Amino acid sequence: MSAICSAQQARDFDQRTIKHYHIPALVLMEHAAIECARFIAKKHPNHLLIVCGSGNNGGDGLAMARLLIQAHIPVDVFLIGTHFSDDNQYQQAILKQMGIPILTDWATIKDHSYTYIIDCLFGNGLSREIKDPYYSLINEINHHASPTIAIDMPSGLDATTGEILGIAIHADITLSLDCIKWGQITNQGPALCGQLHCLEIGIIHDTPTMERIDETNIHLPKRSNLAHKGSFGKALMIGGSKAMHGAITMAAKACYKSGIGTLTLMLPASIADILAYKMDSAMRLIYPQPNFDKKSSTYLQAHINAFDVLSIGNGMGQVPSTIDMVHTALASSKPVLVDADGLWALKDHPEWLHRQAPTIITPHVKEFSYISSLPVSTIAKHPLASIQTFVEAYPDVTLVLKSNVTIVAQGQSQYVLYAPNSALSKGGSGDILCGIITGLFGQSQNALEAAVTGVYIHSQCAKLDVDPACVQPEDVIDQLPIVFRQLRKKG
Ligand SMILES: NC(=O)C1=CN([C@@H]2O[C@H](COP(=O)(O)OP(=O)(O)OC[C@H]3O[C@@H](n4cnc5c(N)ncnc54)[C@H](O)[C@@H]3O)[C@@H](O)[C@H]2O)[C@@H](O)CC1
Ligand SMILES: [K+]
Repeated sequence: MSAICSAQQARDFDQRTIKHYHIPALVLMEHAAIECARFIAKKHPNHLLIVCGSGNNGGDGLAMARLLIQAHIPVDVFLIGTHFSDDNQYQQAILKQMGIPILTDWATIKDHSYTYIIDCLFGNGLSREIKDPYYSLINEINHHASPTIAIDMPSGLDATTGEILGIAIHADITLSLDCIKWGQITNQGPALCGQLHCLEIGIIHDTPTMERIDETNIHLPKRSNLAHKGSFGKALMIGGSKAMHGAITMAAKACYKSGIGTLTLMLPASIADILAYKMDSAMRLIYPQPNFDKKSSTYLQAHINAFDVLSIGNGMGQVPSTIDMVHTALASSKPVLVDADGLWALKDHPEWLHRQAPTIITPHVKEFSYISSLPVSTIAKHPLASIQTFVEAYPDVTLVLKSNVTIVAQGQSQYVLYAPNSALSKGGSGDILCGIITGLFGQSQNALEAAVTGVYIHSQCAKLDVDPACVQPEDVIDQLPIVFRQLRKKG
């Protein structure tokens, strides 16, 4: 499990490890250098160039050079800068004592071919726009034929925002120290980091941070063989319209395949037969009009108490009846998941989310802007700050903010799924996710667990050994039994 931190959070953990737990900074630097050197040595390099700056990122590079040279790997060490940090000077002194040359004239090395150039110019301490001579150096490294491994951050990439501060290293591999930095997985980060690896270097994490979602923090609801269908929840999924029957179908199939006990679909009459044809396993609560209309919320109210968990929104359309029905669902005492057009319905009424029963919302960025009143550009550029504003206003709501980086947040319990996959960049993916989470939610009644586990299962189901362009939503649903079995075996 990896923590995901802003630049400041990562610095705070470093400083607390040093000052409160009394682990000296040089010990952490040595630990970082050992881990990086081990990773690089496994690639059997013939000749390395380590480019070091004036701070502790440069210090890591100098220490790593020493370890690699001791392992008989040829290394050229290049150093640039003024105002060297204490630990950087310490590492320079060791190299001098060992007789290892430190090069300062780029012209003497720029035409050499290296197995890798190791970028230790700037890490988490980058604080301003890159100017010359660093600008020209980064430009030269980017145009050099040798591939690049960035230590902690590709130099020039802001560790919190993922924005390029003037110019940045285009790394083939990034070895992130201690934690994943937000800037590595947002905005320009993924394009500049290349393959991203996180190396443990002994920094102590004693306060909660965002956690990366992986197999260690998901929970499949338990399934006793002695249980009956009532033990696994009675779900009502409300959705569909004449123009959109596919969305509720995909959500329903995913829900059923995720273990729900019984599933009922509240549908307008115009699509009820289509759903019956497509799905034997779901019961139907048929609203006796071709489409939902102003009386459908009364109809929902009359039946709502028969169910343990509700989902609402898939394929309903952005029409007044959707607003009324979302209001009825959220005014009830039932756990509710709001998705798709149901989120649009909250545009003018986010206050409906203040309720006693558990609530999950699954917006993408545009839908989140409806609810949070933040512009899409602000959410995309500052997801952390946007989420923080939301969780402070709605601490009991479980938010699943869907994107190539999906965030699950309930108050200060915050998780990140970083598994970008264009196979999921398709209509229907969100409906499937809604179905999986509703299925899990109905079984466990635990909104946060259901959301974290659901987004992980969804991403695992999309890891198919086919071209991502050709993946159909049905292919993802078909993977559910396989992924559940794998996770259950491991769990
Ligand atoms: N004790 C710690 O905090 C540890 C830090 N480690 C390493 O130290 C790094 C952070 O070290 P630092 O805080 O010294 O920061 P950096 O080494 O990232 O860079 C900071 C230095 O660059 C200068 N600088 C910042 N932006 C600049 C710009 N645009 N143009 C020119 N100069 C600029 C700063 O004034 C400072 O001198 C981490 O990324 C990691 O690699 C590791 O050694 C593990 C332990
Ligand atoms: K770097």
